[in-house]
Amino acid sequence: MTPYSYKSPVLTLDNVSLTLHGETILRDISAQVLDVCRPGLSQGQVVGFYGRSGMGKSVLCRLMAGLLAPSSGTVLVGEAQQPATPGAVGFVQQHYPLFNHRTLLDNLLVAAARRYPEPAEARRQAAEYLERFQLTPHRAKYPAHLSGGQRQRAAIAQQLLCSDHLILLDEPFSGLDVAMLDEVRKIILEVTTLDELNTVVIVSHDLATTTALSDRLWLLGQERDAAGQLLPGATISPQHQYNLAEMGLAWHENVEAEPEFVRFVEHLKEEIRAS
Ligand SMILES: Nc1ncnc2c1ncn2[C@@H]1O[C@H](COP(=O)(O)OP(=O)(O)OP(=O)(O)O)[C@@H](O)[C@H]1O
Repeated sequence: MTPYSYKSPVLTLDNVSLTLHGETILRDISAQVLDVCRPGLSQGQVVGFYGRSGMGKSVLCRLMAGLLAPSSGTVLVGEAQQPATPGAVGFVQQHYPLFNHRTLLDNLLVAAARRYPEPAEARRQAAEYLERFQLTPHRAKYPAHLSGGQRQRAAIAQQLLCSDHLILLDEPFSGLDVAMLDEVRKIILEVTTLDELNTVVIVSHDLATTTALSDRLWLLGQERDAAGQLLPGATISPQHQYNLAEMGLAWHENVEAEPEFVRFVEHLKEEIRAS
């Protein structure tokens, strides 16, 4: 196992609750992502939030992206641990929205210009990301003429270009065929190796894939009171926070084939069924 240590926080959810139209959607959620340091390796990390359908994953993404304010509690992002505001975190939404009337290159240039005011530098960065994500041959195409995989790579590149190391992926695995799923997994892992400060946050209902890629995992679920009644809103119970790196289950080649991994995913499924 690669030795690692943790440094300062890059994402903090502190007692976050959200009520929408009188309905408690999220209740007292606390979770913290710390910058991970692996000596001699330039490698960031992947962290995962799993939740069943309707559990509040999209709402949680919007909170972390600063697009929604919590009813109580705080969401702090980045090395400076500032309250989340729109644009502070790279947010790759489901279905990968891009500007449809702009070419792929223009989409990336618009993103790059937000972070690199010097136009020549913005062009250099956009070109570098096109190359890195194998999109250079498609740079003059409009989004409607890209394949699903190309759109996803473009959306991730776009968010990486304009954000600072923290990138949030809402349901990155839904609706993908097997080949695409492999490609997306590769991209996620590649993003973490681009820079040791890069942290990819996956929010998904694909338990096995999210677990396989993650260093840390949190399960969103509902708790019951002493009388067995379901409490309103989803939360993260203390026993549903997993440090997969410590457990020896952080991503490595063929982790999914290992008996410990298979047993762990079965255990997670039982926990989810029971909640
Ligand atoms: N703007 C809103 N107003 C009121 N309720 C909302 C609003 N947005 C979401 N909800 C409710 O919040 C809950 C969580 O929704 P959310 O879309 O976050 O779930 P999810 O876990 O992403 O689900 P899925 O996996 O099915 O996409 C649902 O009960 C939903 O009806």
